[in-house]
Amino acid sequence: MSAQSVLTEARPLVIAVDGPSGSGKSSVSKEVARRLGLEYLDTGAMYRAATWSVIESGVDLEDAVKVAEHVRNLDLTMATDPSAPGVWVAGHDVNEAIRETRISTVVSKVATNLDVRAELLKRQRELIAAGRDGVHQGCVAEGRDITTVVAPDADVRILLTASEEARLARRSKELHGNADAASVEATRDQIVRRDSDDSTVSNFEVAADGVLHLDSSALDFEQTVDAVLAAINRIVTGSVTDLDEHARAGAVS
Ligand SMILES: Nc1ncnc2c1ncn2[C@@H]1O[C@H](COP(=O)(O)OP(=O)(O)O)[C@@H](O)[C@H]1O
Ligand SMILES: Nc1ccn([C@H]2C[C@H](O)[C@@H](COP(=O)(O)OP(=O)(O)O)O2)c(=O)n1
Repeated sequence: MSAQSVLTEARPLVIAVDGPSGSGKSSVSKEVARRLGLEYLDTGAMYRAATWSVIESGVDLEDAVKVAEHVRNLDLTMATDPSAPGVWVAGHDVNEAIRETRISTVVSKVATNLDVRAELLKRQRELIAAGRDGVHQGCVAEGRDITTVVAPDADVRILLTASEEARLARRSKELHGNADAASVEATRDQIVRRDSDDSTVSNFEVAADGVLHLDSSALDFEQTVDAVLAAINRIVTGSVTDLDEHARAGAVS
């Protein structure tokens, strides 16, 4: 049975993926959406874009009321094509700027502002429901609170985790080109401290009731994509596929 066969539902399919930093949720969700012909929503990019805009406009990051007011008025555009995802603030392409370390270091200040979360929650639900160009097969949305808050009634809900060691090594390779001791140390703030701050407002460490837990520590990227596709197939169609072998290898619980 092909991955495409899950698209037999009359209504759009919603896949929710949460996980800590470096677990692979962005890259894996994007590839899963691409293979299934679904939209892809990177909700972390929305918090990053909000942070970029707050800084750019000179609003004090410590002033929670002003930050929330700024975000309520934010002119934010998200492109949800998984082959060409993008983020714009007031027409300005911020896709690269929002990944800079200066944003990663402070994004949790904005993401832990509950009024900001209420505003972005509303926009995320609208984006998940919107489709693209009048066509809507469904959406893979990923972040920290998609399975629990944004889309608790999604067709498939997955918590994608990996050991701290694996996540540090992955992010270190991505940012510094290798995972030697110095590079891993330089990455620690972006993984460990940020997850600790973010976990004060979202639960992305333990799978909530009905959420499938997939540990990718021992899987490479392709195996993780296959395990997610297998889980989607199994849950949506109730069928067993070849891809389930990866899940049976011990990654899924
Ligand atoms: N299963 C995996 N094995 C090895 N590397 C992976 C795996 N999944 C993702 N990666 C890589 O790890 C890095 C972090 O992945 P990313 O998708 O950005 O994580 P997250 O969105 O959870 O922070 C990226 O360079 C990605 O290509
Ligand atoms: N649904 C979400 C998505 C992201 N966030 C927060 C948590 C993170 O610190 C920032 C950026 O998220 P992003 O997924 O880009 O972070 P990674 O660097 O991929 O781990 O936003 C959130 O609080 N809720």
